[in-house]
Amino acid sequence: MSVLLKKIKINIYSQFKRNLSNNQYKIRRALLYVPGDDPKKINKAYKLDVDCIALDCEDGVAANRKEQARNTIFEFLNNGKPKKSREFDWGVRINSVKSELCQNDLDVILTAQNLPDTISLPKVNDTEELKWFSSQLERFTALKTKISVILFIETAQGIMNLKEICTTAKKLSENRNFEPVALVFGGDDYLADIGARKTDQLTEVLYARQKLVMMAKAFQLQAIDVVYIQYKDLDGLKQQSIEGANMGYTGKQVIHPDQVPVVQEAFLPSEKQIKWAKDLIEAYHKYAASGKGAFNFNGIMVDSPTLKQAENLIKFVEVVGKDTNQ
Ligand SMILES: CC(=O)SCCNC(=O)CCNC(=O)[C@H](O)C(C)(C)COP(=O)(O)OP(=O)(O)OC[C@H]1O[C@@H](n2cnc3c(N)ncnc32)[C@H](O)[C@@H]1OP(=O)(O)O
Ligand SMILES: O=CC(=O)O
Ligand SMILES: [Mg+2]
Repeated sequence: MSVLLKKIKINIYSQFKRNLSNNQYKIRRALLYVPGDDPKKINKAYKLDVDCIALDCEDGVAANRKEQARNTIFEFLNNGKPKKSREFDWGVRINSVKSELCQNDLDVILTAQNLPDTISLPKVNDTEELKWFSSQLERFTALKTKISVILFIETAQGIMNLKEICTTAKKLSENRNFEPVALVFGGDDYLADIGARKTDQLTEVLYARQKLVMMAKAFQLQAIDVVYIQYKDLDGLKQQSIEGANMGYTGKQVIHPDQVPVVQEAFLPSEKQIKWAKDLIEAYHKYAASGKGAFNFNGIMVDSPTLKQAENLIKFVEVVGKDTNQ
């Protein structure tokens, strides 16, 4: 970690802690899918320096291997969360409510000796699905503390009903044993659902991609961006990751180990951006003390919204620094 980054950490740590909604906050820059029926890939994922792993029962697993995936994940859960040099999110992606596989998945996953940190619930269409899912969770007495849930929005219905879904998730979580922590934009399923044709610029999903990030922020949830399936093209991945970060996303779905460092790096602000933010915050407070709300900062007008943008950037650096020792 650079000297500059260390200084920032010390300066803003206490202020930042107060701003966190809870101490369970985890970074999820890269969310790596690992097919649940493939022990070799699971063991490989356990050795990677990755923020977030989703052992997959859903689309990464063939229809005739669902049971195999559940049972393999069950065994890995029973063996306990692997020790890594830093904290990471140990999750499972179950099948959607509509698939009719969801209940079987929960029956196996939530009766393991060790529960995952997070359940990913794909293809959430409406609040009825969420109510059904949360009532299912009530059956598992082993759920003594709230389990984190990542909601996947990847259909036209899901995008249309997004505000109600988030409102209901927050409301249900007041009395039920789960906590919504993030929204994922399932761009590939969404494309298929609306019958769009994929372009490199993703203009065909722009509205949904922006709506999801806006709604996530309105409900204090993390926003996790589309998957980049051309997994051998790391330059394209970097470009799309930076684009997502610029839109306000805090992470991205990944499918291959080579994608992990590229994505995790792309979601970190650069040293230049960190210095800009730090200098701006210092200048803002200096000018504010002398009675100026708006001022010239290296040729641009700065006032309160720019200050908030700089603070956002520093807060993000702080969380990453705390969780990854970077
Ligand atoms: C739209 C969605 O829902 S996306 C989520 C669903 N899809 C998925 O989960 C796909 C996950 N990814 C994969 O299955 C694979 O990466 C594929 C099929 C894309 C490519 O697989 P491979 O041809 O085996 O990749 P490759 O040979 O480059 O793999 C290199 C190494 O990484 C391992 N690996 C590949 N993908 C993963 C992964 N997702 N997690 C952990 N390890 C992996 C391979 O086992 C191999 O290990 P080894 O070197 O010890 O033998
Ligand atoms: O699940 C992810 C997607 O893009 O679909
Ligand atoms: Mg999907």
